[in-house]
Amino acid sequence: MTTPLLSVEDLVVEHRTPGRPVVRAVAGASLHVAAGEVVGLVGESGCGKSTLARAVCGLHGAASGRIRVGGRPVTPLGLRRRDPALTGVQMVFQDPYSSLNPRRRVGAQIADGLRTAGDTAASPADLLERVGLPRDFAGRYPHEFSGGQRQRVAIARALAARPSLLIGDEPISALDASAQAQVARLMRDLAVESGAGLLFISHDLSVVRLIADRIAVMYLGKVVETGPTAEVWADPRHPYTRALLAAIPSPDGAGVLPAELPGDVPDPADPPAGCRFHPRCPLAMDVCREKEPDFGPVACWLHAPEPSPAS
Ligand SMILES: Nc1ncnc2c1ncn2[C@@H]1O[C@H](COP(=O)(O)OP(=O)(O)OP(=O)(O)O)[C@@H](O)[C@H]1O
Repeated sequence: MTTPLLSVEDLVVEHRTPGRPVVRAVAGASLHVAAGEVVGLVGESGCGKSTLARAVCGLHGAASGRIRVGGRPVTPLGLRRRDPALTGVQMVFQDPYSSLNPRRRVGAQIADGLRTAGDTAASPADLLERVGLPRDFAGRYPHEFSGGQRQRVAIARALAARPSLLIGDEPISALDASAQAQVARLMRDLAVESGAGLLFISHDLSVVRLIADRIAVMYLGKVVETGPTAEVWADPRHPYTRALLAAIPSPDGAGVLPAELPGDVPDPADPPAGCRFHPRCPLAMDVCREKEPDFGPVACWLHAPEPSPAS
């Protein structure tokens, strides 16, 4: 296998607040993204997707584990220290209004990205054109755009820095339904066209299905199933993946399957023993209550790999 563009191995990331229990938001997660590949990271709210993304960007330090971008280790808060592994990582956030400076024309903000990449050939207007906006919008301020247009501007700014890895952290969840699929497709097309990898975080599985080559399903700090998108859709194996897919609303508003996921994601400061999903799992066995399934690509005792003859 060639070296992946992004490699996350056994990553642990904790939130520490004085006087409160440690929140282990990412609890031994592993994930890979190849150059030119789109990986959709899905899971319910509170599963640790944003915390993982922030650690990959160097915005949050890891308690243990490894993050490598282009083979180079990412160091905590490396962004500020101009970590060479991070200069090629750009993130697009949920709310473009808070990530863009309201007092500067968008052209000037895109020009910052071009300067970061040392790109003297392209202009902000070129970037706006690439994201489907008129060239003369460079002179406008963020409040003069609709939500979908503003997210296109944020994508243009991210692309200007010529990232090798683009991360979208719920980049479509604040947009109108009509803009969601368009913006998701745009991110996919631009990332693939430029040879960058895209880690696309969303709780909208139907959009992830449209754009992702592979999906990674996260539950309470761990990646519990990974696989090519079409295969996971055709044959979801982890009971959590099955429940997530079953909960996707059909066009008439009803769930595709009647199965509902009982209860909520447990508190990551006090996770259940054994398999983290067992209290909500309809198929839980004794082993699931006792031992954590620490293997892939499906971290479930129903799908444990065969022991090798030597072991
Ligand atoms: N700064 C923080 N301090 C304490 N706990 C935090 C902090 N940020 C996140 N958490 C907790 O860490 C866990 C994971 O949160 P995170 O935002 O990474 O999940 P998520 O899957 O991205 O969810 P969402 O889609 O709602 O953003 C949650 O239990 C959350 O409450």
